[in-house]
Amino acid sequence: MTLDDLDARLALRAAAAPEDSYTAKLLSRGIEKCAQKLGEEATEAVIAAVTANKPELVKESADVLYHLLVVLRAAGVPLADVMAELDARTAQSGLAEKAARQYQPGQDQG
Ligand SMILES: N=c1c2ncn([C@@H]3O[C@H](COP(=O)(O)OP(=O)(O)OP(=O)(O)O)[C@@H](O)[C@H]3O)c2ncn1[C@@H]1O[C@H](COP(=O)(O)O)[C@@H](O)[C@H]1O
Repeated sequence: MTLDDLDARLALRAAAAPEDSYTAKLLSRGIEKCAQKLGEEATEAVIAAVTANKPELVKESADVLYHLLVVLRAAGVPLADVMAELDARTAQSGLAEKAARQYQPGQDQG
């Protein structure tokens, strides 16, 4: 299973009736609800990580990825755009990118 596979599955399920699909139900409740669920699952993943609960971290990470795809769909942002952004970042290390960002005038540092 890749993220593309899951995203394609969600595209199909989004068209189902909300009574038949959790994805369709979530999308029908709007982006705020989708984003709230993503936040909840992210927090649960953080808790699993800091408590060194590996089995739980696997499950919560799956929830985070699923709910992130739902949020992207609710926002009308293609997964391909996110992958292209990640792709562009491979040109330099994260540390080099951060350093370049810090020295741009007028931008927040951090
Ligand atoms: N990967 C997932 C996936 N991960 C998590 N979840 C659901 O996310 C929900 C999160 O749990 P919660 O207890 O917070 O849900 P809840 O109690 O209903 O939350 P509220 O909406 O009431 O706040 C659960 O109902 C999980 O089933 C998922 N639901 C679907 N998928 C994938 O999406 C596909 C399509 O699913 P449907 O849209 O349901 O057909 C499935 O075949 C899976 O591949």
